[in-house]
Amino acid sequence: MAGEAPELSAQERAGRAFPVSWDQFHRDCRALTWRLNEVGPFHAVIAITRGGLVPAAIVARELGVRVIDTVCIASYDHDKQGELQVLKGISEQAMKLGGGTGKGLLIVDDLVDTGKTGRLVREMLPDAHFATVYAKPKGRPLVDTFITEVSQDTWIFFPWDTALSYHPPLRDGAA
Ligand SMILES: O=P(O)(O)OC[C@H]1O[C@H](OP(=O)(O)OP(=O)(O)O)[C@H](O)[C@@H]1O
Ligand SMILES: O=c1[nH]c(=O)c2nc[nH]c2[nH]1
Ligand SMILES: [Mg+2]
Repeated sequence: MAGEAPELSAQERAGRAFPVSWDQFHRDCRALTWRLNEVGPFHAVIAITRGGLVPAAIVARELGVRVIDTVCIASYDHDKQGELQVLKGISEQAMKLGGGTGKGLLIVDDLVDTGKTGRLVREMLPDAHFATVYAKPKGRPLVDTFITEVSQDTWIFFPWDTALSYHPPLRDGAA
């Protein structure tokens, strides 16, 4: 309707930007693995797709875990969160490895923000260990192990979602 302010996306509401390079992400995943190594061993890694796939690959490689499963959840359409949809659940085989409750399983995601995604997966695997690379305050209580906390009003830009581009000089009004 005319005159109505357009709804702001989560990214626009965030205000602050936290861009992460591939190098930085790899280092942060390795740091996460150092911590997880003290908690394991784990029978399998469960990646929350799609964002959890990259950290899950790095963490599984470092921990020597070769059984990797996915739980496929869609919520953000680019940067607006809608209803959570489970597109694919955890496999029967992985469920069995976790004794039905997730014991000895490691859930990996790139971040927790509101915590909605993490909460849903925790309900599926209440005894699993939940690790993310980054955490915002609202989602933080859900995570067992993470590396870096950023403020709730920060939007994290991951390397697989971004590309190098020209940035105008500060004197020309660049932020
Ligand atoms: O704590 P929450 O507020 O639930 O947000 C965190 C989730 O949001 C992002 O996934 P997204 O739904 O954007 O899908 P993607 O992993 O396929 O990019 C991110 O990878 C987490 O899974
Ligand atoms: O790329 C992303 N950055 C974020 O900060 C975020 N929060 C939820 N979903 C997100 N995706
Ligand atoms: Mg995700």
